[in-house]
Amino acid sequence: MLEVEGVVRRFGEKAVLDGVSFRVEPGEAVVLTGPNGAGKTTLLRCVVGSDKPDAGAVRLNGRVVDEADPLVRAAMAVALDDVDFFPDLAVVEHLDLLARAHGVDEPEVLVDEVLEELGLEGAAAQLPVTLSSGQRQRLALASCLVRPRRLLVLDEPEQRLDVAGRRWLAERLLAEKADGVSVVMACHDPDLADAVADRRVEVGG
Ligand SMILES: Nc1ncnc2c1ncn2[C@@H]1O[C@H](COP(=O)(O)OP(=O)(O)OP(=O)(O)O)[C@@H](O)[C@H]1O
Repeated sequence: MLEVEGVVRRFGEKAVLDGVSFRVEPGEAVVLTGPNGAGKTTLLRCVVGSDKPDAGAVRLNGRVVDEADPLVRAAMAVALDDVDFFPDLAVVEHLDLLARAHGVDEPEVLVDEVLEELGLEGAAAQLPVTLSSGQRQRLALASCLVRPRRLLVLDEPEQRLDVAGRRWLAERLLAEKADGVSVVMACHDPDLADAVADRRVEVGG
């Protein structure tokens, strides 16, 4: 489904990614590991098409990934570290807009379910700027769950989640895999990686 082939990314003289390759089939999870600064986020940006490799290629179902491609945007639900929310939309409005934009059948029903699952019902009327950092992380994850998806791309999704939140995340990712959704994520939490990874890709080093 997703094929990363020989991806090289340089910043100046420095090759942050030096020929990274891996594949992800439907229902599989690949976890990117490696220390701070290893290049995990850079690789995820190449995977979603918001950055371009200097060499090599990323293909989704055989097509080179381009973030402007409607088929790519329809397939990939993405939570990278620089998630932006609409500043003047409340939590529930943000999720509702996403669900409708992606053509969900009963957006209000799904949004209510996801708000409850993420424990955000009490914050539904708040603007993003007023959320706690953990609530912002939950909103980023909720944004991935109110829309159809074939591939989840997540950058350290465990960050800022409490213990219950991390437990929920592991269970949810396993459920996503069982539904045939693929997962590519950077992760610093060995328990989460153990729970969901079919394969690990060590980046850098
Ligand atoms: N636009 C850029 N220009 C120059 N250097 C960059 C740029 N983007 C990333 N880098 C550098 O590339 C390296 C990899 O960064 P990246 O964010 O991909 O690491 P990471 O593995 O995600 O780290 P962390 O675990 O801390 O999140 C770092 O040294 C970073 O400073």
